[in-house]
Amino acid sequence: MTSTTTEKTVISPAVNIRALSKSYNSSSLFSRKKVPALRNVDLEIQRGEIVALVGESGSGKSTLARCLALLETPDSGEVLVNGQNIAGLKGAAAREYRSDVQMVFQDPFGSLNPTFRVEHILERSLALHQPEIKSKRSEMAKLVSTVGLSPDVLSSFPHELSGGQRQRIAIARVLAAKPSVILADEPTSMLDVSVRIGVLNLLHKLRDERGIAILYVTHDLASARYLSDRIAVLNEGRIVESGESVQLLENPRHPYTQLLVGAVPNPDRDGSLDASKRAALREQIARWSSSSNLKKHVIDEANQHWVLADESETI
Ligand SMILES: Nc1ncnc2c1ncn2[C@@H]1O[C@H](COP(=O)(O)OP(=O)(O)OP(=O)(O)O)[C@@H](O)[C@H]1O
Repeated sequence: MTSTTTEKTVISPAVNIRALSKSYNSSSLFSRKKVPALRNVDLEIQRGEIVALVGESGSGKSTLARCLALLETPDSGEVLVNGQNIAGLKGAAAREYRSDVQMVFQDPFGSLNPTFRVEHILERSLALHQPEIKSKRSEMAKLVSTVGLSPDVLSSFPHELSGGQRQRIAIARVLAAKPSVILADEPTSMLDVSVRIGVLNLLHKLRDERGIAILYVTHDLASARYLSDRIAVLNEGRIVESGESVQLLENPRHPYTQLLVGAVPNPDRDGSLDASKRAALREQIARWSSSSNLKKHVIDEANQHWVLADESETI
């Protein structure tokens, strides 16, 4: 007799944050008040999903990433990563967790030791996270090729590389740990506009090819729209709205999200550019939009220009 019961395998989310709260002591000499940075935050990231955490400066984005990276201890709440509760992880268990959940920082200039060549930086990471690998040299070549660089960079010092190349090396170092989750805290905000899109495409590729779950921390809504599957909006430590990226940005329901979306320069809406420039931009956008290679657009908030991303760009 065959069983008619269908067995379901329940796969836990990559990241499951429940009712997370964190406050800091006030830095004022005259006050013992606690400054709440996160208030009762719930957030899930599925395996192989990219979630952007957006919000203004001081909304608590980095605190959330730092709690996930075991750099801060929450006051209350729970964080489960691939089903494991991370509270109280110590010693070997904490080291194993830190291999699996890696951070990419904002500053590619400060995150690589300037006194070592790239090969040394990657070799150390491989020795730490994958000591079983015999041929480190060929593994390093594979890592740099995965992040879109030639093996020549292995003999360079970080200061000989551009900001975009350095951020790619920082990502290669992260990959040496074979993580299942990457916490990317404003990974492109210090890079030139022209190279930002390449780094975003690289993160996208890592999700597609390796199923890595990514928390993308940013204040830039356009790049959140470009990269992420879902967006969670953080305001004063609370998630006020979350949902599928394009839908959320095109139809923001919470007044704070509406405010954020309204603050992005839009040449059609706010008259921030003169009429002839606006018409030229609209024409350009229409032309590029009809190209099959074009996926989405990215707005460079600083320069109030439309920067259009071509999917065929080398990543
Ligand atoms: N180490 C700390 N000590 C005291 N207060 C802190 C500390 N770290 C963060 N805060 C406070 O917690 C709140 C959230 O800060 P957090 O850095 O997480 O915000 P953010 O959204 O990442 O900001 P930004 O985009 O500027 O990095 C802010 O009020 C900040 O001043």
